[in-house]
Amino acid sequence: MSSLLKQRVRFAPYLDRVKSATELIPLFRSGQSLGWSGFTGVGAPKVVPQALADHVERNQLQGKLRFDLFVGASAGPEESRWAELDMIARRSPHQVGKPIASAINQGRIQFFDKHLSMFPQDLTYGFYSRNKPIGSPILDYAIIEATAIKEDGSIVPGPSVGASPEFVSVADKVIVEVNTATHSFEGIHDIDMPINPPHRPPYPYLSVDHRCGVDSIPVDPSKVVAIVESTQHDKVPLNHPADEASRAIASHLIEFLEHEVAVGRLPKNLHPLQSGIGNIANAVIEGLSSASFHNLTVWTEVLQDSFLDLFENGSLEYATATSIRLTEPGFERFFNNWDEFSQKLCLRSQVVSNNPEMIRRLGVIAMNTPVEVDIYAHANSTNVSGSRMLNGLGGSADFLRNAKLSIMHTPSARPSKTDPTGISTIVPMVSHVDQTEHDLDVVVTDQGLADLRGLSPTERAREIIQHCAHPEYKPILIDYLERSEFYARKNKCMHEPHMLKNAHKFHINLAEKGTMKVESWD
Ligand SMILES: CC(=O)SCCNC(=O)CCNC(=O)[C@H](O)C(C)(C)COP(=O)(O)OP(=O)(O)OC[C@H]1O[C@@H](n2cnc3c(N)ncnc32)[C@H](O)[C@@H]1OP(=O)(O)O
Repeated sequence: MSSLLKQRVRFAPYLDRVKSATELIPLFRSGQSLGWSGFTGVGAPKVVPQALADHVERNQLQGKLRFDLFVGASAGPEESRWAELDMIARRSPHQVGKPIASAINQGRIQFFDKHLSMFPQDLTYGFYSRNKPIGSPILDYAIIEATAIKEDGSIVPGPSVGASPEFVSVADKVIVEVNTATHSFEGIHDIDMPINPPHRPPYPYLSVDHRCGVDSIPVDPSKVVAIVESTQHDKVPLNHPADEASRAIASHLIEFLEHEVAVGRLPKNLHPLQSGIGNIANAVIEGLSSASFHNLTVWTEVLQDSFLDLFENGSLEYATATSIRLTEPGFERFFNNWDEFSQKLCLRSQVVSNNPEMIRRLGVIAMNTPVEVDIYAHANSTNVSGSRMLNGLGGSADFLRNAKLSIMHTPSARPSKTDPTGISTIVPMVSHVDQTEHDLDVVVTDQGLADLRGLSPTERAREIIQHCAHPEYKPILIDYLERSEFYARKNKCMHEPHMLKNAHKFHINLAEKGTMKVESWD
């Protein structure tokens, strides 16, 4: 036991339960349900999942030791390794990484893609364990990474809170990995423990910096069966530098926000911002750091490296999220400025960070990247060509349905080996729907910005094609719209005109000919 572990674990009875990860292997049996801490690749357990993966590999148990695995959002590389070793039978509510997406697309993992605000409460309702024998626990084990244990045995998480409060509350047994390689995050969390309806009180938060929860996760100490020391850092891949398209998207968006301030629909410091993950989201936040906005606030689910620039140049007053997903250099910057940053940051439970009522109450400005958007503003965030799962819905719909301004940003075309222009992200009809026409206010691409507020479907279609479509796809989309209107006028169904037989022709053409450039509709 390291002296650092002794310092971090301030509840003495736990020190008798310190174990190595390999000692815990006999606890695990195929078919068990596990909840891991973690959100967007940070704060997940590492050494116990690795020990189990080594055990499977060493004893050739691939496909024989399989679990129902729940994580607030995505975990780190351990989750990918479990997918490769066929250790995951079911998974919810989100995932990131090629091995897990590929196992889902091969049909080896049953993935249930769920709004991040709803998943933890649905778990506590017993929705995910309804096929287990009556009396079974909802989770057999919660494996939670901590950066400290308080005197009462409660768990101080690390860079994410996610669904850990719910996992701990419904797990039969809890294993805590205390990470001594990272700083203790004590003091940065504001956690709400689950209270189920009909007795749930409203979350009381009236501003991004309002704190009313507890600063650690309470746990019945008798449920804690092992404390394991971890000395491994989170490994978040470096972001790609902003390219020309993402810089163009950022600049259209900033111009729009400046206009909203000028006409008085937004205050000078805007409203609390939410920003999704990925390179475009990062570029947009980078763009904001060089714009003229001051005293910005952030109410989001995940903070990426680019937010550190906003903190450093003084334009960000306060940020709250459920996860701070930084790269290794990002965490170094963060810890070097801990005294300053920790005063301006708070990590909450994901049921609160993604809570629809909170998002609407605070008038959040939500910005996320879709796979594709259609001419009427339905968006697909998850399934390429209708069925190939990428990452899952995440919190995109939690935010986009409830925000004051719901914005989707995407390049107008994505690279493809079979068409030099790329794949159009503006299509006649999305091949899968995650966000509906009723949710989105603004679509922005490198070509321009479509302001859809108050527009009817046919007005929206013109606005989107005109401002957002790639020039090579614009005439094809206009042709689709005009032909659809022609048929719809004849059939008196002009509200949202489509030619159903051609609505997915962009996708069919891509599959058959390698290009979305449709040459003929008949
Ligand atoms: C935790 C959270 O929830 S954060 C809050 C927001 N969350 C979300 O919005 C969740 C869903 N969204 C996402 O995961 C991302 O925004 C994405 C994947 C949709 C887009 O992110 P980007 O960084 O722009 O993705 P990127 O350009 O790398 O594309 C990812 C892959 O999808 C493929 N792809 C994306 N769009 C299309 C398309 N229209 N047609 C075909 N392929 C496509 C890309 O080619 C790429 O494939 P590859 O991995 O084989 O190279």
